[in-house]
Amino acid sequence: MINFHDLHTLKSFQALKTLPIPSVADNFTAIHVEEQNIDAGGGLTYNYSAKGVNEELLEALQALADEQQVIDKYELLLSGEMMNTGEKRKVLHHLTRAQQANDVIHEGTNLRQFYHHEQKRIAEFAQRIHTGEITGSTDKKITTVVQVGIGGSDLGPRALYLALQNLYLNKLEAKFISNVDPDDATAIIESCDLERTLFILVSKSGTTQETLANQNFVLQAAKKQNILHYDVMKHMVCVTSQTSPLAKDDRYLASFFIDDFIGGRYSSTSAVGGVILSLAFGAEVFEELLIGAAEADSQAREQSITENAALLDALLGVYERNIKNYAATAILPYSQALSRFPAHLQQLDMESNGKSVNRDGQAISYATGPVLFGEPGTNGQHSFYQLLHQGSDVIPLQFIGFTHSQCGVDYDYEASSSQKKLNANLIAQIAAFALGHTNNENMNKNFEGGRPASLIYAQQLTARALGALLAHYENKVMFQGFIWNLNSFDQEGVQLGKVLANDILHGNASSTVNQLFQIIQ
Ligand SMILES: O=P(O)(O)OC[C@H]1O[C@H](O)[C@H](O)[C@@H](O)[C@@H]1O
Repeated sequence: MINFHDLHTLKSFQALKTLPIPSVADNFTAIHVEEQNIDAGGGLTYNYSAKGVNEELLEALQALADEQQVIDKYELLLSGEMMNTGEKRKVLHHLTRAQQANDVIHEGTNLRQFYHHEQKRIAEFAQRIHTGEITGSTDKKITTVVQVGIGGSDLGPRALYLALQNLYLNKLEAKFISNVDPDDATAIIESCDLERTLFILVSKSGTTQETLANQNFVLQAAKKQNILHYDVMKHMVCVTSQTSPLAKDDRYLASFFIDDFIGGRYSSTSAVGGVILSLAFGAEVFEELLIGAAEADSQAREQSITENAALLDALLGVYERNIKNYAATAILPYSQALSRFPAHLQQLDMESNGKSVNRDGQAISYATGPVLFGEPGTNGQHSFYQLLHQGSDVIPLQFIGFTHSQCGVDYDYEASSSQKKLNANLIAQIAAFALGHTNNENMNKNFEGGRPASLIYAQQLTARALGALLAHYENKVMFQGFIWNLNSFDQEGVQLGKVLANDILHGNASSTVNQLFQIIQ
């Protein structure tokens, strides 16, 4: 029997509130750092030595995970139970990367096989583009691919492409159009040789205004170029759900499908990320990413919180949010390749857990998802770290780092290489945040310390490690949703603005709203 309870009703949560709060500096100085390592799958390790924890707290967090039946809920989700209560849907993104998992049958269709089948079709299609069997409409080989989509149909795939483009041979260069700002589409289209470009129109719903406007933008801009024998629809493939209006459009060169059980922000391992990544790097690189994600998913099934990185990360996040009242958290990858990863996690986390009602739609009285932001190190250090070190709010920090760079090119300067400097900075920051530095004479130079940080690290940012990193965060967000008793899989909060924008465009807005619109006309 699985129960769904609001956080404040749990005995284990009440017990957690009465515990003395352990010091970050005490944990950091008392332990052997490696004792607080957890295997996170895909060659990743999660280290929590710069978090304020002790044995007593870990026991209390374990009790919370057990009482809230977090792992049982994950198993329920994997089995195909309807966990998206708002939209009455299953939640099946794990199935896109778990070919050994149980079958989930929906209305006679084996969905595991369906996702696998689409993946195979994508691999075949990518191969035919790479070999030149499929060319553009003027018989030229395709060299560039442009994804047109927004939100989950852009952020994850874009972050993953940027993360891997240094390491793997780019079979095709990839670009992205997302914003409805005409300057976005114009700049990308003008940078492409249209005869050698393939567009991927990605919209799960097939109804997103920005994406349909951008598709039209591409069609119009291509027409304007007046290229002899050029047919833009022979340069366009579609990724959508089978029930969307786009699914019925047979003008596309090819169509690949997902379904309503894959949420946009969880869709990077489905056809939404699969088409562009397989075209850019080859299907085998995308497969490596899926393997890494599947490894992290299976680590996340461990009941013990000291063997389950995503679960401990989630619990520490809840502790920092609900007991220590920290309202934000920063994602700090010490890897330029992860430059757009914080932007992807912003959608993943804030769209999933930015909620004020529980999974049954009843108001809740406790804090939920934090504000997320981040930039790659060391750029962030020369920007917003001042506030992180000495600001009036404590912001828990999530560091990500790698032993080796991706390109392998490096030079010594003042007796150390750039990679070594990068990682020395990473570790220096963790220590500075944890330990602080006392200066009683000049209080502007005083660092209080006690600012908690975690570190996820691996040898190198490979496709496998990246897949595990992606899945780690997906699972962390899912676990936090379970602990807060939220539905982390719908996003009604984005609807109101869409409706109002349509009202404005159709002249149906109120007088004040219209006056405001006129200011910018
Ligand atoms: O893929 P689409 O259906 O076009 O949706 C694109 C995006 O738009 C919506 O407004 C949601 O906020 C996102 O969760 C979604 O990823």
